[in-house]
Amino acid sequence: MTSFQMSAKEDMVEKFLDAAARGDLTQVSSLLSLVPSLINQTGYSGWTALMLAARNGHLHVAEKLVSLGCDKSSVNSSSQTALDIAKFWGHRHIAGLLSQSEGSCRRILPGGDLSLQENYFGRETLDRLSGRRTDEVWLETKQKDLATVYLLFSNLSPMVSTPQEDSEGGDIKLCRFRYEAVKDLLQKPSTVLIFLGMEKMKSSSSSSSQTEEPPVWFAISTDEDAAELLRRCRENTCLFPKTPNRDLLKLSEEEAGVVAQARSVLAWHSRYSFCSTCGSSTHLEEAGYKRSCLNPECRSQRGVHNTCYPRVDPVVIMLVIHPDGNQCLLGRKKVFPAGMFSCLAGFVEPGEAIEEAVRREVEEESGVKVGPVQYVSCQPWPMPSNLMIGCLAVAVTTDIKVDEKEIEEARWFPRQQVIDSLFRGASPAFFVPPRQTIAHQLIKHWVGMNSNL
Ligand SMILES: NC(=O)C1=CN([C@@H]2O[C@H](COP(=O)(O)OP(=O)(O)OC[C@H]3O[C@@H](n4cnc5c(N)ncnc54)[C@H](O)[C@@H]3O)[C@@H](O)[C@H]2O)C=CC1
Ligand SMILES: [Mg+2]
Ligand SMILES: [Mg+2]
Ligand SMILES: [Mg+2]
Ligand SMILES: [Zn+2]
Repeated sequence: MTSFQMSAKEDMVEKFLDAAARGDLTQVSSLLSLVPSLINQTGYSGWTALMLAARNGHLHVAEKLVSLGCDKSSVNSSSQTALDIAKFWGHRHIAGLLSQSEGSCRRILPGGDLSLQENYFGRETLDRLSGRRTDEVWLETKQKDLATVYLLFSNLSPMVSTPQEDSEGGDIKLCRFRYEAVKDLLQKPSTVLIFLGMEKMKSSSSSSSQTEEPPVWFAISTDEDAAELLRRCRENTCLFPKTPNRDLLKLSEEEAGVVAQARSVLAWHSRYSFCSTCGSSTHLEEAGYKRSCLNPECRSQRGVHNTCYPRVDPVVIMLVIHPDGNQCLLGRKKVFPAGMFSCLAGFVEPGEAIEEAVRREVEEESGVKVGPVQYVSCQPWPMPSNLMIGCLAVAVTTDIKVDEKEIEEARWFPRQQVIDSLFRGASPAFFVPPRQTIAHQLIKHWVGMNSNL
């Protein structure tokens, strides 16, 4: 593009975003019919037309953009989606439009906020097809299918390609292999192979192309030397991330969902090599979703035993709201980076309800007593296999006494300080975990819930 063409394009984007911000539906529509690609363009601080319409309450513009298929999930430089912005500024009609709730569902579950909050690691890109896990003939055919995608894991980290040094952005991508490139690994007895599922059909694809089944995905975990494995990749920008709980947050939402599934199942295989009932060796079944004991006398062979299936550990994570409604309780562990505060969290114990786990963990960790508890959303957290159950809770006492074994400091933070910190206002007093964590999303949920409503 010449510099003249570039500046003409920039002018057009600016005009389009300005029209959306002013609520000028006629201009928004005519510019879009001229240049459809304007729809997801961003301007200052990563704001899209939809975000600007949501900021200023222009429902008709927002409706037009949504009807033309704009990206509702993109985030600005403060990690806000258009829905966050609509909620924050109190434009309920736009928040309703963007929260995707079906009218008929509203009638069945009246009063509930049905906006589906999707958290990082939670996107289901693949259809798990659990019914196929016992169909060995089908699985074997799929393993050899030329379109099948294989992900390679070493030490519970997936092989990823990192961005070229001269490119912008810090995203990493999964390295995808075909059958030919991994078939030697499939022969090795130590290899663990997990069937992940089939790519979901795109609703937009034409009916003629739907005769062919979409590709299926497998994950391979191998004990082959990591450096050897990297040689299989043509690009020289590939690696196995060393600090998964930081590095895996750089994947796209789609790939993060697949990694959450694969990593948790592989972590279970790597930690549960022997039967926990009798100590005998076990073998892998059901395309990686079951481990059965090899001892025919073992009790786990009779009936269904949960020890044979991958585990999920429920964890409650809660934003505790002060009885005055205008402060929230955040704490920090010694291992957190300096200045970071987050929601309190803790493992649910056997025989414990979610609400009780929230009350117990908050009291143990901060000394604060909690009354009402409300579920908000959840997040699979594959380190190794937590299910984070996100709640809001209202405190009934306010004195803080931390459990020094776990928490270094806990404090009540006023709403304005939290807003400054979330949206990177001038010199924030503290900072919160990144947007990929449910802790961040819970804090944002509270701030957005009643700020300007
Ligand atoms: N995605 C997110 O936003 C966040 C995720 N987390 C995750 O939640 C988890 C739990 O939070 P904590 O405050 O550490 O829990 P916690 O307050 O229950 O304390 C952890 C201790 O609980 C015990 N424990 C009980 N059941 C356990 C189990 N199934 N696995 C491991 N330890 C168990 C261990 O002694 C452990 O040291 C952590 O693994 C952390 O990675 C925590 C905060 C934010
Ligand atoms: Mg805790
Ligand atoms: Mg605890
Ligand atoms: Mg605990
Ligand atoms: Zn056994």
